[in-house]
Amino acid sequence: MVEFILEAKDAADWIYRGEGGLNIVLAYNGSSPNFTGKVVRVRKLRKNEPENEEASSALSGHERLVWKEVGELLSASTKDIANHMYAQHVLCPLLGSRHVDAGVRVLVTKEFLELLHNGVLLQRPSWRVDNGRINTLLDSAILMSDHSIFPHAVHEEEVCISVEIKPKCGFLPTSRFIREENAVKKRISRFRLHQILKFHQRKVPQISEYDPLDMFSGSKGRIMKSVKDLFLTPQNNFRVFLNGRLVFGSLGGEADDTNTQIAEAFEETLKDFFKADDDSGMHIPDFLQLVAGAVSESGILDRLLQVQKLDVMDIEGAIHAYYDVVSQPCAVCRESQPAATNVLHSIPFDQSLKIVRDFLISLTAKDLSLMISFRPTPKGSSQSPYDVIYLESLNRSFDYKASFIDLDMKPLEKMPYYYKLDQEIVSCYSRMMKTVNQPEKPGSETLYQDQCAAIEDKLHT
Ligand SMILES: O=P(O)(O)O[C@@H]1[C@@H](OP(=O)(O)O)[C@H](OP(=O)(O)O)[C@H](O)[C@H](OP(=O)(O)O)[C@H]1OP(=O)(O)O
Ligand SMILES: Nc1ncnc2c1ncn2[C@@H]1O[C@H](COP(=O)(O)OP(=O)(O)OP(=O)(O)O)[C@@H](O)[C@H]1O
Ligand SMILES: [Zn+2]
Repeated sequence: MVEFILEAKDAADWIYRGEGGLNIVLAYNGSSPNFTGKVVRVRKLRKNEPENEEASSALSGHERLVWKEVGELLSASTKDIANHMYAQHVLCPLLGSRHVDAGVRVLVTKEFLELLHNGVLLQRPSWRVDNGRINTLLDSAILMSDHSIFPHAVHEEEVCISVEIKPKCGFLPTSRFIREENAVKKRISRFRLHQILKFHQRKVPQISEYDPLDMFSGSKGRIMKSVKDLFLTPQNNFRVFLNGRLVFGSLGGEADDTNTQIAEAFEETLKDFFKADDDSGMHIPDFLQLVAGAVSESGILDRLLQVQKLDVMDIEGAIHAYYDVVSQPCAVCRESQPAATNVLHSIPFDQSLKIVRDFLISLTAKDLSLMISFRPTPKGSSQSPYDVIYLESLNRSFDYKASFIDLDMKPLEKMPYYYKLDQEIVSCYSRMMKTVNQPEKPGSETLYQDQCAAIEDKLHT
């Protein structure tokens, strides 16, 4: 823990940067060298979550069993500390310290957190405001590098553009524990299947064009396709910042699909970055090329994919190990006992622990985000401390650096929820397929059938 204390007088220096389900992130806008180039990540209290639960309890007894091999985690006195240690001691070694900054814990006063809470209210998406607020009872937060800028600008006018990508799960499961009726999971990516459920639940306005299998494919062409698709339907998977200011996508939530107006505004922004004259043509293709090139040349997703693949059993296998870990009768076998899973209930306890542990680590890797920042390679610099990418269309080079963010531990107690969500995703797909294959029906049902057919088409393009 670094001995900084953020107090009421400091609150005005921090500005809203974004948020996910569990944390709000603010960037430093003051003049102290201790915080320049940093963001602070503060924990939220979700709606209906008891106020003092986070502060008082650390890992549950069963979680302590699962994480017993990571000794540091066991000494954590709160969930927050455990989370920080998890990023440091579990994810960082797996993903590589070059791309992970777990940050340091800093002390914060209640007044500081209250002022932050009030200060960011108007910038937060309203549905996020309804779902949670800054937990003002905590006494620490995480201070980490601001990955949307370069730490030491070479000159004053230096421009930095950064993209944030939430790539999601990049492989198809092959586990033998996946039941026959759920075999679609082996053919269509989890992201695409989940899109159908989200669309039916009206959580997204359109099915995303994006497929993580392209992004993780290692093929330049498919990576380029996936970046274009993210650009067209960014949802919460794609954002762009210029010098730390959001210029594309949505802060803290789901973005609208990209229409002409959005694309034109972004094109204008890119002119600042590429320092282009008005008549020098479209820059969106150059920008997408830059992003795809960095993903492909850095190979950074290869390592992430290996961590995601720690999930070898799929939730349909891991759930049985979970019930053994928590010493409860298996709720899945109670419903129907697929023969293949018997074996999972007769393995040594340590193996059940490992299955669950690997599954949870994989979940973090399936939900984290990647930030890649670019700046034009400073003139005359012969040895850049960063990776360099050459953009042929502009005959120019760019420095870039890539970092992973959001390395939180997933709670063990959510395993039954993960199982339920998985089943819900598959059954939504199956219902849709039944509708597509039904003989035509009159009236509004035909419209619904048409919609389903259109989704089905999209999945197979
Ligand atoms: O289950 P998923 O794949 O929908 O992932 C959840 C994310 O949804 P999305 O990426 O939009 O589909 C979800 O993202 P949003 O809050 O929807 O932006 C969270 O990242 C959630 O994690 P946690 O519960 O906050 O730890 C994520 O939940 P976990 O499953 O990773 O716990
Ligand atoms: N180190 C960083 N540098 C720059 N921006 C960051 C950094 N960390 C987070 N952000 C921004 O803040 C947003 C929210 O952060 P984060 O993803 O950690 O929240 P979360 O609540 O843990 O997310 P999730 O819902 O996925 O669990 C990110 O989407 C990103 O835009
Ligand atoms: Zn079972």
